[in-house]
Amino acid sequence: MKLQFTKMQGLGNDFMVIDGVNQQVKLSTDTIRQLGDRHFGIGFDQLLLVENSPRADIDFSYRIFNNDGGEVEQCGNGARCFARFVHDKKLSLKKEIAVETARGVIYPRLEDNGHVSVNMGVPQFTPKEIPFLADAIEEGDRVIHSLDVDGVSFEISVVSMGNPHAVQVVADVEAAPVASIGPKIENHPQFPSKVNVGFMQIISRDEIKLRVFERAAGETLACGTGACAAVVAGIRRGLLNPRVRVITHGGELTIAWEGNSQAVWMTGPAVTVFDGTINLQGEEYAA
Ligand SMILES: N[C@@H](CCC[C@H](N)C(=O)O)C(=O)O
Repeated sequence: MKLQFTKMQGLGNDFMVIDGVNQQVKLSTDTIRQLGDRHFGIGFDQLLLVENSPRADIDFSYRIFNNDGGEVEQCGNGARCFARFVHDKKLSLKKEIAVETARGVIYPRLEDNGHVSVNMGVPQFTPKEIPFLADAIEEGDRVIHSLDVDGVSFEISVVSMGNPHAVQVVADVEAAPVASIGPKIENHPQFPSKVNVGFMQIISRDEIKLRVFERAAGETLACGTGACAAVVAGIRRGLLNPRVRVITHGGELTIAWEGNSQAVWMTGPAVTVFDGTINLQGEEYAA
């Protein structure tokens, strides 16, 4: 059976986007892993599934799978591509939509310059929300936690943007131990659901450089929720202004946060690469 999909990217963070409104889609973990393989499949960091929402006040449901097949709660660069996809495929004529994820509702909006802005919701900091197993003396929504990795102490901030993030400030992002320490923090026992790991270099109060070792996907060219988490962490540490330019290996994003219970806003590009059709066997099908 044939499954139609669209390959998209936001700052080089790339996605296989599937219309689950007009196709009946059922994909196993193994199939997603095979499709995500860059040599034997289509290749992507995340697979995004667009579905109808059962709620009358919500336009769509948004499901996200890392390229290891695991379903996750949130994806920021994907949210911009999601909005571009539903507009270009005429699934919605609205410029602003309400989209339900596994951890709350986000509101993407198409801008006149082709960029997409997304209200990403209110960040959470309590260890239970992340989830993060903080030491007894570190209870509460502290701004900085000490994390022991192989006997070395790392000063991290923990932020939930729906999905979990640990953010470390580094002097030089290009020299940061992304490949070596990233997976150790990702799999650290104090993060029972694992974690996305951001390495942030402060350029000025209005600009940062960021690399993210994504949970399950490894280092990507950019991570939207990672950018939100890093800016929020930097603002809480008193290092950044409320509106920040985030420079990644894949391009630039603008992140804005006014603090406390305000939502985080993310603005950046969302690009269609190509449309495709793939034949699937067995119980994985599109009808
Ligand atoms: N690339 C994403 C985040 C995707 C999910 C993440 N790897 C996780 O496991 O939480 C983004 O742009 O936010």
